[in-house]
Amino acid sequence: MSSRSRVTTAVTVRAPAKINLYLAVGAARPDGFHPVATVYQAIGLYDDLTARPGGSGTNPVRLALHAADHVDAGAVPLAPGTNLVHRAAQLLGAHHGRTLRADVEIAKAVPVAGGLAGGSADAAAALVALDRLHDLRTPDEALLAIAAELGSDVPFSLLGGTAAGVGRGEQVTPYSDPAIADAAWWWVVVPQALGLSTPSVYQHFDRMRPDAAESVVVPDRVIAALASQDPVTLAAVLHNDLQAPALDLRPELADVLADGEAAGALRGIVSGSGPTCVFLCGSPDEAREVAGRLQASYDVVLVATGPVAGAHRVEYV
Ligand SMILES: C[C@@](CO)(OP(=O)(O)O)[C@H](O)COP(=O)(O)OP(=O)(O)OC[C@H]1O[C@@H](n2ccc(N)nc2=O)[C@H](O)[C@@H]1O
Ligand SMILES: Nc1ncnc2c1ncn2[C@@H]1O[C@H](COP(=O)(O)OP(=O)(O)O)[C@@H](O)[C@H]1O
Repeated sequence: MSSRSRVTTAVTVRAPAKINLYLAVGAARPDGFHPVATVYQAIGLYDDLTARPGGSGTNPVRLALHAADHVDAGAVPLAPGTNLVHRAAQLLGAHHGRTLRADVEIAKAVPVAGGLAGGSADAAAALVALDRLHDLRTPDEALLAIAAELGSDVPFSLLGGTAAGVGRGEQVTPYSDPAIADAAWWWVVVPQALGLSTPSVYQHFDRMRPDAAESVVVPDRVIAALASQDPVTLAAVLHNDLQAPALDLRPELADVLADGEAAGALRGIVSGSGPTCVFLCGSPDEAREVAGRLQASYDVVLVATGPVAGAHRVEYV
């Protein structure tokens, strides 16, 4: 009997965008980060990252980008060492005491600097893809620790689903209640052509909220609303402390939120540090109707369900 060994030639990993259904922000810590208490949800809008054997001596991880029409490709740094994917490869390699080489292609559908954690999705996807390409078998706890070093949102990008985030957002706990884990919500997503910088929105929060609390929590009523599986109940508790500073920096976002609600959404909210606006709808049909109405005024209107899985390998047969 002949034995056939399979050589790994390409690993594709899909990683989702996130939204924050609830985001409470406290006063800046001595390290400059803000304590947060958030409910993350991964939604069905993805970047796909494919890693192949490659890389060069001076650029161990060579990047190529294929951007969807609605993505500002010029805003994604690709030069050696500049992308979160480079940093993910460095940290994962350092954990294993070696340099990881690869040619990496990012197929990007998550808008850049949109408050949707697209860079974090790519970093999480890179950790999973490079681990598999090089057969490193890194334990989940080590991957989560490396993810936390890469950015506050990166551990959640690995995890996906619906999860609580505390600390600076890097301490994530999935909601184990099946009523929360198995719920399906429908979102209309309206990205903006020009992104917003996360640090500048947090700095503006500091100016607007000198009274911010030292510690913050996710209230029980938010968790109860998630478990209710009722979109009207969830709509009433959606909240984002970064929305006021984002609207102050981008006043036109108030019109976007009003337009979405006038188009029939239950509630609109800015995602994370913005400027993307997301709208909770009552059903898949209602989401499609709201999106159809908004398409008359906005260039890019997407429909996505949540929760979906975190960074995971896509198998082709
Ligand atoms: C606002 C949120 C909400 O989920 O998401 P985005 O809107 O960026 O997607 C996150 O807190 C963003 O997380 P992420 O984008 O990973 O931030 P990091 O790379 O860790 O930090 C970038 C910068 O944001 C600020 N920052 C971030 C997280 C935090 N808890 N407090 C902060 O003050 C700091 O100025 C930091 O230098
Ligand atoms: N793979 C990547 N994709 C997108 N942006 C990246 C990536 N790597 C580094 N960046 C930088 O991170 C910034 C924030 O990107 P992103 O994660 O899309 O936004 P947000 O923090 O609002 O969710 C970008 O403006 C860009 O300069």
